Amino acid sequence: MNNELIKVLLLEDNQVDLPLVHEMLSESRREKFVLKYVDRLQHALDLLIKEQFDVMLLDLQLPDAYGLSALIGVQTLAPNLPIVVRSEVNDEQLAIDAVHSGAQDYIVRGEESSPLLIKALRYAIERKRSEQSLAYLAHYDPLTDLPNRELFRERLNRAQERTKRSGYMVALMFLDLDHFKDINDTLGHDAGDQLLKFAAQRLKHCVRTEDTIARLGGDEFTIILEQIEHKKDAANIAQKIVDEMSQSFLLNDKDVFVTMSIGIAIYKEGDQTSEELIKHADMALYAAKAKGRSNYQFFEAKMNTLITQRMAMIKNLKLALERNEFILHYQPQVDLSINQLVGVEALLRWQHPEMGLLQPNNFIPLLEETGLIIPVGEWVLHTACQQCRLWREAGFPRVRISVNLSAKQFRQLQLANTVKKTLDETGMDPEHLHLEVTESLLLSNVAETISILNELNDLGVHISLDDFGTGYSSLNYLHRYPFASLKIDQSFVKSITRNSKSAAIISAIISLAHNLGLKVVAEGVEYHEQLPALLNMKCDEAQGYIFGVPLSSATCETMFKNIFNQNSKFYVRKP
Ligand SMILES: Nc1nc2c(ncn2[C@@H]2O[C@@H]3COP(=O)(O)O[C@H]4[C@@H](O)[C@H](n5cnc6c(=O)[nH]c(N)nc65)O[C@@H]4COP(=O)(O)O[C@H]3[C@H]2O)c(=O)[nH]1
Repeated sequence: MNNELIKVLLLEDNQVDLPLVHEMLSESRREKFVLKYVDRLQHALDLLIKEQFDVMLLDLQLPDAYGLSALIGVQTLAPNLPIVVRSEVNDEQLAIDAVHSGAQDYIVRGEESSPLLIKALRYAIERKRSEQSLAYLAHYDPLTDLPNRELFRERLNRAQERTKRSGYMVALMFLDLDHFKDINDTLGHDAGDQLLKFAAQRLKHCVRTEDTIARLGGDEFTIILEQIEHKKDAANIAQKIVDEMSQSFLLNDKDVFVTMSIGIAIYKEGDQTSEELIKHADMALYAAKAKGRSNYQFFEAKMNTLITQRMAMIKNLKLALERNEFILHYQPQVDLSINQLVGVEALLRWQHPEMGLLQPNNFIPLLEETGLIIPVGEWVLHTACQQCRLWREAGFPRVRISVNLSAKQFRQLQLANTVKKTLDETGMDPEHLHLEVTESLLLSNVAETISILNELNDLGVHISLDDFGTGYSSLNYLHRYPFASLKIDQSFVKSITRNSKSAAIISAIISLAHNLGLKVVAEGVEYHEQLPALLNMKCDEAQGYIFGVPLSSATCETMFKNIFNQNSKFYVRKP
């Protein structure tokens, strides 16, 4: 602040200019008003309302009632304005009054204090600003400038109070960006922050200025809608938000699509405490997520059961590893040119004690959320490697194994060490291990990603880019990463015979990948007609129900025996 111009409102009780004070303030923009004349004081106060001053200097030659009435006037109109009082006389009472009235500093003798006065002015401003920023931080979220949890709670209590007088209802919304974590993981935290700011702006466009939008942390927002007459009013606003959020956001020069889920709880005078209201809105949000996201749900009493089930699911997941409830299924992968089995992909299943065999989409998101994906992922890697080695030892020479690594697993500390340790412990040849990573990894921390991939590559394992086509990456950058193959996502493969555009895209991906020295695997091949098209395009390998669904290790072994013992080619179901 040293060289910054400060705008001082100078109020004096003397018509004679004090050269000292003016000299001191010559660097500053200032307004001067002589306090002796009441109409001028009024003018000064009017100006205070219109203009923003940094500080007021009350320069009193003789402290008297005028001085104090000026102080009180200024305090009333601009309670946040720092005030410095300077007087020619050493008047204890004035000092006390001034301090009680909120003046920040009191300079007793003007003549002695040119630098001191400037210092006092600056100090007063500094102190006020830091007080204000502390007050700001206590109540606002600095990233989005929205009220924080503290202020949200205050406003919610006040809104509930007001319903007593108004008879209206309050709608409390809990909002959360769907898959926000993925944006952070893939585009980086700066893009994540940017997204939160954009989202806050969009929310502001959807509600009235008197409604409160708050950010509780992460991607959790709340909205307090007051003066709600019908539930429908809240529903309309929620729909507007869902629509508004589903428009693309420009992040890192890319159009990124995110959606928002909303839970709503309605408060009618005295029917719930604020804790209950918050809990209900949160449960409704959970229900909206469970309904497939990008929608809103009102709280209903039965939601309690849903939440309880989720908690139970997490509790059970935590125990599942030690209870040996996870199992791997294996899906064949086939070399298309020779129509022979070349490997299997290990796919995780959970044998739930009550719910039976669960597919990964039912529990992998929970594993990710709770961080359990790290130990479970290690178990998958260990089990898959051990199984592959056993199969090879049993005389099934063409078996290699693919294992999925999620973004969280990929970024865990010492991933390469963990893989190395597993290879050593299981006696698995790294050549026979394929690690599948998704292309979303390529969007953030490029240097770190390349370094982790290189460490894995140096171990001798084969790295495959999974679900290609669903993310945002471009083939142009693939040469920077040590991939050995890429898997074209099943959504493209599905429409290969029905949609000429998909066929053209797949064909282009295959030839570009070949130019980069990468093998291509087509995922989700279900129909006979897809095979000639893929062969024509020189796709190297394929995986899908046409060759076999994921099978238990025992069934897989029977299949291997049939194929390898008869030295037959891989069996493809006839149409
Ligand atoms: N409609 C159709 N689907 C087919 C066909 N062929 C294979 N699929 C399914 O497609 C998924 C392929 O695995 P993914 O893309 O790696 O997608 C996997 C993978 O992202 C994740 N996942 C599975 N196991 C693991 C694991 O051990 N670790 C991690 N991190 N993720 C896993 O869960 C996803 C889903 O796994 P699954 O439910 O087993 O679903 C498997 C498989 O059953 C087909 O012809 N048609």
